[in-house]
Amino acid sequence: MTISQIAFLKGHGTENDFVIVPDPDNAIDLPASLVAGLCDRRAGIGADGVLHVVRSAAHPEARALADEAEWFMDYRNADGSVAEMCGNGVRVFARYLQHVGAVEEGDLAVATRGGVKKVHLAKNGDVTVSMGRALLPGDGVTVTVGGRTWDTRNVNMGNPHAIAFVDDLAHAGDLFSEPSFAPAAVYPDGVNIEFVVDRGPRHVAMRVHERGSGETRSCGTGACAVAVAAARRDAADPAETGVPVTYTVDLPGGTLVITERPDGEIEMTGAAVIVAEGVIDPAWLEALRG
Ligand SMILES: N[C@@H](CCC[C@H](N)C(=O)O)C(=O)O
Repeated sequence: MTISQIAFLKGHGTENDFVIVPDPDNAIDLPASLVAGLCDRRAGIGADGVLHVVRSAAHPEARALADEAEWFMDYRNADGSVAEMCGNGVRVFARYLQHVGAVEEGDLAVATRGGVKKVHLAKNGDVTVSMGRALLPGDGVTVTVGGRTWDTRNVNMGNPHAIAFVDDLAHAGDLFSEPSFAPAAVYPDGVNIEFVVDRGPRHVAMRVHERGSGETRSCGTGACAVAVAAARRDAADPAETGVPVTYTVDLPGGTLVITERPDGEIEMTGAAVIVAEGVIDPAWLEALRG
């Protein structure tokens, strides 16, 4: 494909925003430098990440899933790094497929590096994704910001999260840079760090510093990890009681509702919006490719 043909869309899920690059045949080379250029908020289009939309059958990482899910979400962080999963991304990905008429309201499956995710596009505009189970792989790290240090809970939603329950979200500071954590060896590939306060019964608020993207206004996998961490802290485990547990999670960019079912499946619901579409200027793209 010639570079002059590269189209994009812009979308967000609770203000976790993405440049969407439709590429059904996996014909576009997307090196990290190009992803970072697209996500640059001053010199590029600006986003927390890129959703590269590829047919599963056309992508080496998803070919084996092609019978289960026609489309593969090749997700990249704003710095160009590859991540296993993006919860808001998969909801926006589904909204994009609906926007272009590839799917209709109702249920669909999307292949991701974290496996096939079932998504439901509701009539009211909400998008629900079944995120799979959370893993709680042992002790977390300590996280330090501005002279305060917290123990964290380690929750894996396909990607890693370190969750600190704090007294005040302002204690997370400006989050311009990654909070320090120790021991670093717990997360050799980096970690997403969430700061959480209580808002009421089964209702929390959070801020997040995302691996590869910095502070974002929402993180879907982060909200799921936080809901599970809060439930265990609150001695609520649906596997033991047989009763689903739902947490409302407020983020700077909106609210996500997270339900953990007795079989461990976690469902996340929230808005997902397409806001613009266009064509990337070929000269700018060529300069970026070097
Ligand atoms: N914003 C995403 C998470 C994106 C991946 C993350 N930064 C990582 O590197 O693990 C979400 O909504 O889940």
